[in-house]
Amino acid sequence: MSPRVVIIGPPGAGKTAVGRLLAERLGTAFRDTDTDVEALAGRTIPEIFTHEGEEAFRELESRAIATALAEHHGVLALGGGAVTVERNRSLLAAHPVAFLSVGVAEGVRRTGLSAPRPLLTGVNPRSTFQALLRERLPLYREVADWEIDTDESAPAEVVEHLLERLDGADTGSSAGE
Ligand SMILES: Nc1ncnc2c1ncn2[C@@H]1O[C@H](COP(=O)(O)OP(=O)(O)OP(=O)(O)O)[C@@H](O)[C@H]1O
Ligand SMILES: O=C(O)C1=C[C@@H](O)[C@@H](O)[C@H](O)C1
Ligand SMILES: [Mg+2]
Repeated sequence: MSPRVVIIGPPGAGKTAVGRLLAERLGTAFRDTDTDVEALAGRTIPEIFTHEGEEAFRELESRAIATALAEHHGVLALGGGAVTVERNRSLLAAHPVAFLSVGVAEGVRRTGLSAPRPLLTGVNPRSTFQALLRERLPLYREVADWEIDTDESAPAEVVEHLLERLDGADTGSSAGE
C-alpha cells in the first residue's frame, strides 16, 4: 500500500494547509512528517535544530518518512527539505507525489504567517528563500508526478486542482503497492 498522495514543496507552499483539506475531501487521514519528527524527538523542530543541528533533524526526518510511506494510506505531507536527502528521493519514486510550488515573494509572505522555520529566521528571509528554491526546484521536479503552482490559488482551489490530477491518475488504492 501507499499513501493516496504525498505532498512536497518548499516552506509556505501549503503542504500542511492543503494536505489537511484534501484529506477531508477524500475522507481519509492526514499525516505530516514534521509532526512525526517532533513526536519522535519529544521536541519542537526549532528545538531540534538548536540542540542537535540540521543533520540530526534530517536523520529523524528520514526515519519518519520511511515509516509513514510504509504505513500511511491517506494524505501525507513531507517537510520542505525532505527532497534534499537522496535516500528520501529514492523512497518517493514508488509513490504518487504532488509538488506544490510557490514563488519567492508569496513564499516569504506566507512563511511569515505561521510556525517558526529555523532555516528562514536569518536577517534576509527573501534571499534565503531564493537560494533554497534554486537548490531544491530540480529535486522537487525529479520526484514529482504533478506540479501545481499555488501562487494565485487559495488552499481550497489548490485542493480542486489536486483532485483533478488524482482522478486523472486513478491512484485510488494501489499506486506503489
Ligand atoms: N494557497 C495559499 N494561499 C494563501 N495562503 C496559504 C496558501 N497555502 C498556505 N497558506 C498559508 O501559508 C502559511 C504556510 O502554510 P503551510 O504551513 O501549509 O505551509 P507548508 O508547506 O506546510 O510549510 P512547511 O514546509 O514549513 O511545513 C499558513 O498560514 C497557510 O494558511
Ligand atoms: O525547508 C526545510 O528544510 C524545512 C521545512 C519544514 O517543513 C521543516 O521540516 C523544517 O523546518 C525544515
Ligand atoms: Mg507544513
